[in-house]
Amino acid sequence: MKPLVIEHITKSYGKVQALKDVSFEVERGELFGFIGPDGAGKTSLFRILTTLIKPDSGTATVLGMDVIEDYRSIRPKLGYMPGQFALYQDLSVRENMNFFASVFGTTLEENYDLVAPIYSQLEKFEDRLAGALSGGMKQKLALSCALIHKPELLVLDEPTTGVDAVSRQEFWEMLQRLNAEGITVIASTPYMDEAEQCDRVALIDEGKILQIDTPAKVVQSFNKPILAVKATSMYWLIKELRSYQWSHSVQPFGEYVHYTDQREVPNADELKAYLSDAGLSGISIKPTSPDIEDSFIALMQNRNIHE
Ligand SMILES: Nc1ncnc2c1ncn2[C@@H]1O[C@H](COP(=O)(O)OP(=O)(O)OP(=O)(O)O)[C@@H](O)[C@H]1O
Repeated sequence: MKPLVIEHITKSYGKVQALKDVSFEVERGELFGFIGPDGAGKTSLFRILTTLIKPDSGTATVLGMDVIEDYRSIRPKLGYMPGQFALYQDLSVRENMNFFASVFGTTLEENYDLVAPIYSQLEKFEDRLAGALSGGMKQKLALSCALIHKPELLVLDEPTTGVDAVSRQEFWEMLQRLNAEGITVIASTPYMDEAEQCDRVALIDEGKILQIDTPAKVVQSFNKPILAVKATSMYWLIKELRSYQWSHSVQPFGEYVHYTDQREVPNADELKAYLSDAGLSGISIKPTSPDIEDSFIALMQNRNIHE
């Protein structure tokens, strides 16, 4: 039995179509990532599969049970960490843990082994109010609370949003450890660089799944050569690259701009001469390999062209 089977789910709020015919499956023991920008539909989807809202159409089966018919049986088997408001800010760390444990008829002591690697880092702050914890600590407490009843499936909605880069990495390491212990994990994130932490990822935008694959295969699907271009003025560089006769895509990436050409092979010397003639200085052009963000942007652009 697959822990998650989603078939043709749609969901609208008035005129806003949050999910458009979404289908996918998650395998037992997978660490599955849902990646997409704000408003892509991640939270709506996660609320459906955690039985908090109903889809307009389509079916969702969680741990072999239907999200509408069997919601009462599903809930005790899920660990859900919502994007926001996961904790009671005016309760202490310990009180939050005790509260979530009691909701599921268990105690911290009973399942201490499972949460220990995470919760042990919080124990010295046990009496501190949750509202007074740092962003990373709050997320660790929320994860401990979501785990306290030994769920079979862990559903985490943007667990690393608002968390610094070091804590984000540490958080994913925790998820990988839990995953290695046999818990199936599905987590959403707006950060593309987190894709490589997952076994498979679904890229979602404007309520539609654009691709589902391993992070490596998503990157491989980008098959155009990329030039990383730099110049003193980023603004003029982007403007000139967009006006270049062979320009296919122009995307800022940190201090560089990723450029692809309409031709099969771009001509770096010709491009350099063009930018120089346009008055740009400090020009550097080098070939670079695509990453998942290149693939995602290309998929989004492709969809916009076809819609
Ligand atoms: N209760 C609601 N009423 C009206 N529109 C809503 C509601 N909830 C979500 N939406 C809209 O549905 C779309 C999808 O939102 P959703 O929260 O599912 O996406 P998301 O990927 O989780 O983004 P975010 O990270 O910003 O929450 C957005 O356009 C959002 O404005």
